[in-house]
Amino acid sequence: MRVGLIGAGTIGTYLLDELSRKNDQDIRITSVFVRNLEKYQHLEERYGVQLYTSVDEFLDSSIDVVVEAANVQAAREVLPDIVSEKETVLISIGALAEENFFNKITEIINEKNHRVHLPSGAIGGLDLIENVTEAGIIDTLSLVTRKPAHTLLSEPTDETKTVFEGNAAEAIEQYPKNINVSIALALAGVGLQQTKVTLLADPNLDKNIHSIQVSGDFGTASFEISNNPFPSNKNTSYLAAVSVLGTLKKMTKRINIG
Ligand SMILES: NC(=O)C1=CN([C@@H]2O[C@H](COP(=O)(O)OP(=O)(O)OC[C@H]3O[C@@H](n4cnc5c(N)ncnc54)[C@H](OP(=O)(O)O)[C@@H]3O)[C@@H](O)[C@H]2O)C=CC1
Ligand SMILES: O=C([O-])CC(=O)C(=O)O
Repeated sequence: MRVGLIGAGTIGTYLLDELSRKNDQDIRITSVFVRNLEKYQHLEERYGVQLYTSVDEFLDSSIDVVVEAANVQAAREVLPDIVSEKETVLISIGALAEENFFNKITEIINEKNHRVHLPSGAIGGLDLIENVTEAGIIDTLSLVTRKPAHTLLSEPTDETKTVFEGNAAEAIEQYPKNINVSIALALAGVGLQQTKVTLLADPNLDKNIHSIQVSGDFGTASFEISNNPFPSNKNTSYLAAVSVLGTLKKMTKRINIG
């Protein structure tokens, strides 16, 4: 499987490192779309990839799958063109928060018979949530996310502050870099308006902790994922990058779990 990567930051570099280190014959990153050629020139030699600044040329570069690892805004800009040509893995899931945009993407992939894969990102348990939603037996779904205060606040604080309380649609609008997980949850579950989100800035924390509560006729479930952030980017959990690799691996397997 030949992969085209959009964005070569924390997650993108993890994928480049992992896939080249393991010399994975099933999955190879061959093309990288960037907005600044000079900044990323070194990737060509280090990983044997070709860089592109034109979306059309990137899509023409004999890749099978595109992995988006840039940000919500970039994803909103390029996604219609990408999904109309390729199978796509999207980690900036917040790009799908806006209903009209979601419908537009759905229309394109239905027409083209393409798929969009949303990795579980910095959380887990989405299989359970999707199953009980499909079965019509989910009642409530909520997420409480705690992050190190300095990743959310510009001023230092001595005490934990609630920086956001509301639904998933409002959360991603206000914190597009921090709460993509809420949109993954909402899309798997009761939708963006009904998914309750609380975001806490904790000065004594060095992890990104996501606590999920779900209830319905099946019973209740709680998940707490205590994530180590990347040393180079405290906003992003290590697990988020691992989940993109996991999604790519699943695409090459014939036995799928969950
Ligand atoms: N679902 C989840 O659980 C999670 C989702 N995420 C999502 O993943 C994204 C990537 O995370 P991470 O790797 O840590 O972020 P980084 O900030 O480390 O890297 C982002 C990369 O995207 C590039 N980029 C930004 N805009 C564009 C553009 N318009 N065109 C091409 N490249 C662009 C940046 O390039 P440049 O150097 O030019 O700025 C940079 O290389 C996050 O922004 C977030 O949306 C992150 C964590 C968890
Ligand atoms: O990495 C994390 O813990 C979550 C995150 O940033 C996001 O959901 O956007």
